[in-house]
Amino acid sequence: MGTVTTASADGSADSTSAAGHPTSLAVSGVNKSYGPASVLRDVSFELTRGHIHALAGGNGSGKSTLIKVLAGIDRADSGVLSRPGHAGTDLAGFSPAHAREAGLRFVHQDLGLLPDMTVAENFAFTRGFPKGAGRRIAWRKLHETTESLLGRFELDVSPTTVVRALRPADRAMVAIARALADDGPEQVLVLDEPTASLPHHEVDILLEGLSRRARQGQTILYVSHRLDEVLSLADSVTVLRDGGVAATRDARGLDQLQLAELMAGRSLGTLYGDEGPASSAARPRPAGGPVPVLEARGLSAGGISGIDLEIRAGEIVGLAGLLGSGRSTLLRTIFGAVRPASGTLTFEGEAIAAPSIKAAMRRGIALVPEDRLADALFHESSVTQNITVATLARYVRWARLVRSRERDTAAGVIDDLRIKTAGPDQTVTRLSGGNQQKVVVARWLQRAPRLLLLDEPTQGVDVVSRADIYERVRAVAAAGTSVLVASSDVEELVHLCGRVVVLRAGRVAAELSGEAVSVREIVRYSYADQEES
Ligand SMILES: Nc1ncnc2c1ncn2[C@@H]1O[C@H](COP(=O)(O)OP(=O)(O)OP(=O)(O)O)[C@@H](O)[C@H]1O
Repeated sequence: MGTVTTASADGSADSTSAAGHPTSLAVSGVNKSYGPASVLRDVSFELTRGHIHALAGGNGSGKSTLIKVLAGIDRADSGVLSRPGHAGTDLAGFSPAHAREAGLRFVHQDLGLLPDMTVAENFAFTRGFPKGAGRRIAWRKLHETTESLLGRFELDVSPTTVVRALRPADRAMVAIARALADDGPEQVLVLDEPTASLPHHEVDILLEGLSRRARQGQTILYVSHRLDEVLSLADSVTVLRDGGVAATRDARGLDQLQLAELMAGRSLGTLYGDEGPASSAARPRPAGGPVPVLEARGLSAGGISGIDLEIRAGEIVGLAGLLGSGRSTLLRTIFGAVRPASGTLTFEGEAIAAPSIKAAMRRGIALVPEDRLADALFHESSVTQNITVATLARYVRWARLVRSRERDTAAGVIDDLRIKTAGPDQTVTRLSGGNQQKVVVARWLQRAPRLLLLDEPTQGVDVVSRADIYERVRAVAAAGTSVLVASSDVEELVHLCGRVVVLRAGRVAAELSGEAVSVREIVRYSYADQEES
């Protein structure tokens, strides 16, 4: 990055970097351990005023822990936060109040908005409701101040609109505007995976909004797994690896492969572990066996209607579409978790008369749900138990569970998928988000079901581990498992699937195969306003 932080005698950061830019905030020597596990090791970086600095790193590298330390939620063992003109603050005693006082403003992936409240009410919940005569809420005043705040952020949104009705990028910008609403000291906006649940073209809208804020002088710390975003948005990037700073670089001049290699700490050859998404359309893909494993005809349920779908043995079929297009409902209907209103489902030539989860599992259908924390993890159990729970019968001898065999399997999976854990006996909730996701996916890859339904299988998974997961999915498909994978990551679908079904407003908008499986075509059919194109 060409900047050097030198703490002065009082611990405050020098007010300019070596490149001559004003420093906004510097963090130095952060250490943090959980018992014997060292999670952050001597982490230092600095933020330049009006610049976007990205924090990148593989799963379990320490990004979330560092953000929690900066937010005052987790205590560091040591470390100093410095701002120009202020004495350094000891991060070992840092609290949320200190973070606020230091001008740090956080927007997390879930945005923290109340979706059924209006924009103005959402602002008032953090800033307070203005009161009028008789201590009644002064609604007009609230709407006026909210309107002027939205104007300051160039947001074309009405204060009286219910948040749920906003498009996703506007929702994110409202959360950002709310975080920065009060004119505190020099503020630093910390964004933790803000685009993780945004559809493709909304990401561009948000990134453009952030660039504009930075040009107006806003300092931003940006945490993301998306290497393309990091490189297009950030001025500089700090890469964490195993809790330490692997590199701090100017983002210009870095490409995705170089960034991934800095994260991995080794040469990768290519980003996707093979020829990459651009040429993947040319790769031969299994066409599947002659009889469909699953056949849906005119299937309607919840938000889906009239779905026709066929999946053959060993095929990997993608389900694309915007948020709310019905992807998850379709998977859950096939899994028996949602009752169909009409239409038929046939599995291996046999009509499914009374769909239920139990019946689906008996047939060999497995679902890796989108919300792993709520629906898939056994929180109090170990990594081993979470990996083997779907295949327990394999470890039973003379009516007893052979724990050593179970643990050996888990150790192999941990190794294969590079799951970062203290060991197979570690409680699964102690793992980082991306590593928990790998555990859930691994559970069902172990089982190699007849039909594997994957809902956002690589959400929160770093780029290197994604390649590992793709390889495993291809391997189970090659061995005969049919895979239906729903993903909002369009490149992932292009990379992995021989055929992609695009849903729009609960209906099949297109079925793409061969050369037509491309980012351009998937995006084109996902959006209603381009129906005629
Ligand atoms: N309460 C805890 N006890 C023990 N270890 C923990 C605890 N919380 C986190 N860790 C460990 O700290 C390391 C860093 O985790 P962290 O969540 O910061 O990673 P991350 O970079 O945010 O990963 P991801 O990209 O998967 O979200 C991981 O190895 C994790 O297992």
